[in-house]
Formats: sequence, C-alpha cells, structure tokens
Amino acid sequence: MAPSLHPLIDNGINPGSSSFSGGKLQCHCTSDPVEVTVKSNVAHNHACGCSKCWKPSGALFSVVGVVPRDALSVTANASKLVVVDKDATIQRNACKDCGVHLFGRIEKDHAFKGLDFIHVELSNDKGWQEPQFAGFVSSIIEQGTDPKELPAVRSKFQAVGLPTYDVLSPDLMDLISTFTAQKAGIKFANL
Ligand SMILES: N[C@@H](CCC(=O)N[C@@H](CS)C(=O)NCC(=O)O)C(=O)O
Ligand SMILES: [Zn+2]
Ligand SMILES: [Zn+2]
Repeated sequence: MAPSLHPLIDNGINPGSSSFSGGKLQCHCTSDPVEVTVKSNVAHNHACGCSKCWKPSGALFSVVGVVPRDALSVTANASKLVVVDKDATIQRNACKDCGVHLFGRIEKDHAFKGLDFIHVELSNDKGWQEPQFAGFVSSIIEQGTDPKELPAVRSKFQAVGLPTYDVLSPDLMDLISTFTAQKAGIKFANL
C-alpha cells in the first residue's frame, strides 16, 4: 500500500469555505482533552514534510496553517500543554499525554510573529481553508523516506493540485526576505 501523505490530501482536496470563521480543536486524549478555540479561518494552510511539525500516525506530512494569535485561546485542560522545543523559532505546544501539537507560537522577532500555527484536522468543524501547497518536501528523506520515492511523492501532490516546494511557497519566501531586507534597512530599487 502506498504510504499516506496525509488524510486530508490522500483522497483529493476538499475546498474550504470563504465564509468560515473558525472553530474548536481538540487533542487525541479520550478523557480531559486539551481544547483550543480559534475565532478565525486558517491561512497559508499547507503540507509540511519537516521533522518538527506534528503528523498524524502513518502520515509522511503534517498539514499546518496560521491564524492570528489574538484569535486563539486554550479553552480546556491548558495544564496539559508543554512546549516541545524551547529553542525552536516556533514554540510548539503539545499535549503531554497524547503528544498532539495544539498550536505553535512565535515569540521572537520574525516575519511570522503574531501568527500561531495550527493543524485543522484536530477540528470537527467544516470549512477550514484547504491545503494550498506542499513545503519542505525533501525533508522527509531526513526522516527515512528513500530519496528514490521523492518523484512519486511530488507527483501525488501534483495530481491533487498542490504545487511542491522544498522550503516554502514563493509568496511566503518573499514575505520572509522582505522582513529580512526591511530589518537591514534595505531600500527597494525599481527595476
Ligand atoms: N530539514 C529540517 C527543516 C526544519 C525546518 O526548518 N522547519 C521549518 C518549517 S516548519 C521551520 O520554519 N521551522 C522553524 C521551527 O521549527 O521552529 C527538518 O526536517 O527538521
Ligand atoms: Zn491529549
Ligand atoms: Zn514544518
């Protein structure tokens, strides 16, 4: 059986709703689950192949997107949350009992500061923006996927309409470089 890219991607992409305005996420604990309430749709939702983003069991990729941090609050069992890696740019808050990552927050000066990273599959609500692209695809090699499989993995994403990148999409890379340039006081030249 072909490995799963991600349950939200394997059988084709279900479009979200532009009028959707948020919902609740829950971890996988059967008792006392951590609950997060988000008063916004997600943006820049995408598959991520990096080793740091939370993936459902059996999936090669995470699906992760951003919401304004002011739109997110922990509404039950917050005491079960721990930060996975305090040195990472993204402070990923995981349930210490089931391991699910509820949200990732950037505290340091960064292009994406002010945004929280979430996994919409943790929600039963329907309408979240669908994945837009796949990023950090080559990173799956670092977690044990044979490099020979990479062309097939990229083809599967393309077959469901998702472009693939080995870092982030051009839009997001441009945002990061714009932030870096502005911090350095670079004045943009007209071509
Ligand atoms: N190849 C590395 C890439 C890790 C990486 O750079 N991840 C990206 C995408 S989530 C990132 O922005 N990381 C910042 C962080 O993890 O805090 C891996 O798989 O671990
Ligand atoms: Zn849990
Ligand atoms: Zn990632």
